[in-house]
Amino acid sequence: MIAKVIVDVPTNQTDRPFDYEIPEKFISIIEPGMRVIVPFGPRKIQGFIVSVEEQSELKSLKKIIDVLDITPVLNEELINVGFWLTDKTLCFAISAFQVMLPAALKVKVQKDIVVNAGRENDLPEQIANKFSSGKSLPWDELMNDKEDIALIKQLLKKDIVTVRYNVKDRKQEKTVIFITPAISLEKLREEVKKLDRAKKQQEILQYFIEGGEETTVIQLCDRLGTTRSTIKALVNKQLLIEKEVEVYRDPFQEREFTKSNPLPLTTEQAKVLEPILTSIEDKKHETFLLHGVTGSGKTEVYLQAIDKVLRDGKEAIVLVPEISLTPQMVLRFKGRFGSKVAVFHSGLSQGEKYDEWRKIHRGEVKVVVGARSAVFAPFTNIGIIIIDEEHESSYKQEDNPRYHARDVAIFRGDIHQCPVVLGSATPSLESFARAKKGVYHLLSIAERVNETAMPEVDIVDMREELRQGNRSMFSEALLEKLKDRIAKKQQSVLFLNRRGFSTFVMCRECGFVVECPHCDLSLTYHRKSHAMKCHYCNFEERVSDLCPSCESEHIRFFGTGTQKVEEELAKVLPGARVLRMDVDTTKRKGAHEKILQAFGDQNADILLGTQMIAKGLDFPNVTLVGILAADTMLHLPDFRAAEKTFQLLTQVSGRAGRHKLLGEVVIQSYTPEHYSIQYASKHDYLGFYDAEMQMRYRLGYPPYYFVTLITVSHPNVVKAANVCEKIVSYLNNNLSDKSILLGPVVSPIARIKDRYRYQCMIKYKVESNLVSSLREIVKHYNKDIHNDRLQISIDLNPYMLM
Ligand SMILES: Nc1ncnc2c1ncn2[C@@H]1O[C@H](COP(=O)(O)OP(=O)(O)OP(=O)(O)O)[C@@H](O)[C@H]1O
Ligand SMILES: [Zn+2]
Ligand SMILES: [Zn+2]
Repeated sequence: MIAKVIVDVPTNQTDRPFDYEIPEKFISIIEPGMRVIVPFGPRKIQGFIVSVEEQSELKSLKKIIDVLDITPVLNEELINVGFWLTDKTLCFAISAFQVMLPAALKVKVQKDIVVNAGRENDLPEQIANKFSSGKSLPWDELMNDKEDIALIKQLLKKDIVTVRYNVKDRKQEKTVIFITPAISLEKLREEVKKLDRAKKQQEILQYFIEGGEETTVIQLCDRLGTTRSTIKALVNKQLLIEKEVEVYRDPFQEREFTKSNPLPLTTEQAKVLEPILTSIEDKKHETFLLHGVTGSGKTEVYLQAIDKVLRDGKEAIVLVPEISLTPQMVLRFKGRFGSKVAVFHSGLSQGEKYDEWRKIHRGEVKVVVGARSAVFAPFTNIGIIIIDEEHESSYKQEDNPRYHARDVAIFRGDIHQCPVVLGSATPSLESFARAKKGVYHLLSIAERVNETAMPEVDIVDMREELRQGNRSMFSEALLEKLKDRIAKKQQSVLFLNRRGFSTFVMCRECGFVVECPHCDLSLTYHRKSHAMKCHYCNFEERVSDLCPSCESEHIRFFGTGTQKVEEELAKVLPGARVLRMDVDTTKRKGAHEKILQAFGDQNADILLGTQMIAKGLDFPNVTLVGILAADTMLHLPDFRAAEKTFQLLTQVSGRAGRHKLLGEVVIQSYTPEHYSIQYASKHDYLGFYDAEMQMRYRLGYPPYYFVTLITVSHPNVVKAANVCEKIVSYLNNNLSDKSILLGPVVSPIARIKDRYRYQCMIKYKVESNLVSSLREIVKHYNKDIHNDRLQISIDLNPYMLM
């Protein structure tokens, strides 16, 4: 018997299954989807079995060294998903398999160098002492010293030392020690009598004799006021035993969830739920686009669809953007489905993630709520996949494999013949276009629950404010309304868009902007440390007092951070209670939740924050939303800039007046006439859609064209430019005339971490040669990628165009 194995060597040449012989002792246990350790060249590495077969075409095969799993970590379906991913995103199979699993399942291989038996005396003096302990030298330690490396190389050649590979599985089940009687209660009673001088020990035995249940050491100490050593003494006498029991790290364990019951649906909710239920009933795959305005009760529709799925004995996957994976959201699902729910988000530790994954793997939960990667949940009988806020760009992974969760969801939905529901108040242009063409089934909710009106929106022209002499970051109108809400004991949300806009340092005399010396990006000012930082490479520099260019003293930071807004608020609204929510205030575990809890408990008048507060928040007492700078994202070199602006403004506005009280929104802008801002202020998705579609048509962008972005980077600017140019000419010769090639051009961010970046873009409608041509390119440059620090990244559906 042989196994075909995808090995953990992410290179072009190794990106195919390798044949290995299955040793006799493993034949009965080995299955596809298990992780194994195999020899590869001189090394031992991890691999995934993708199939088991009778024989190989090759003659002499190496043997599988070890099997890491008792049950496969990837089921057959996920193995297929993995191969499909490699096709769709041009990634290595190994990367596709690894992305589907929790990080804890990635094996770590540690290397060390050992002295061969009998050769101890042949070690040169300068290195001999390093081998003192156990005659081995950890590889990592060696890597610190170039001279040592050269020396070791010689010793390897002379057979004096060998490199040893130790495989270490990172996964770790958490265990707890339970204490329980080692002998029958009958015998315990006899033993107690013999212990007459050890009162404490007697007490413990008495506890078990009286029917006390098995318990942890800590609990036992607590309960009986005893100590570990007393318990240990009884264990040593073989009267009690320690039992290791596996437990889950459950971040929500201690929490009580108030059970929620299905709400009677509004007419519109019922209308959209029905076709979804039919699809579940008929076991037929269909993709729905649920377009429902903010506050229209989409979540309740999801919950009731899932309810049906669970009653059918099936499983549900719910994806929400990381940023809105708030406790509020989790509560809604845990509240309805209790312990049947597993939760996946980036705040969990590696161990916690592994535990949540195991609950799914073992079939102990039926629903998973999570960010992007939850789309790979190892369920076997999926009844529905839901993607909330489907327009969010965080569903696209910006790293290999560059997959979009929406594509994976639809692929899996087809395999399981179940519905996929894409929900949003502001669907992506691509999805809405597909729905209009009938590829997706469009479902719409036009009214909010309770028919509360959409909030009224006031656009303030900040240029005009400046002309009137108002130099503050708050317009007259916004300030008045904030005061009004405080007086009425209602709450406000202030939103500061930080994406594509930061607090850079500029000289007011000559316009010099301080940039990172490695990345050609403006540095971001950090108030606390009075330093400037690069957000790409972490370069840090103190703010200088004089302009490095003209020596003027008028160099200072521009732009606004939430901290600055907070300080300003304290000046103009003394006494207002402000909660700030941004990356800085939410670093610590649970901080996010605490802030929202405090706001929900009315302990603050104003919630000030970044992107984090744009989505999913549902607070009845919020009647005012202020957007401080609406257009900061409009000027990015990105064809989705207008779409992103519209989505964000609509989502943030949607936080106001969601329940009984009417809401109001103030949008401050320097380009108030822009159509994305105008349509957002009117809550007019369809109007925006039409306008933006015309724009995309004119410029030849998605959804009219598909786009592929190739970025070439190298420390040498000439090399980067050359390679990019050659790629373009190769593509010119190999793609059809109908495809449009843009570039080579310098990337909008011309340099990152001392690597120069060039890019080209392919726009096409149908291009059968595309994937094979791209593979050819990677193959051609394979050597340079390995030996010459060349990087070529290919994104078949780019969301980041910088
Ligand atoms: N049928 C119903 N009856 C009464 N209240 C409802 C009903 N459906 C939903 N709600 C409530 O309406 C509020 C808004 O619903 P929900 O948050 O699901 O809206 P949404 O469509 O997801 O909005 P957004 O896109 O802004 O997140 C919630 O407080 C929810 O509990
Ligand atoms: Zn940098
Ligand atoms: Zn200057």
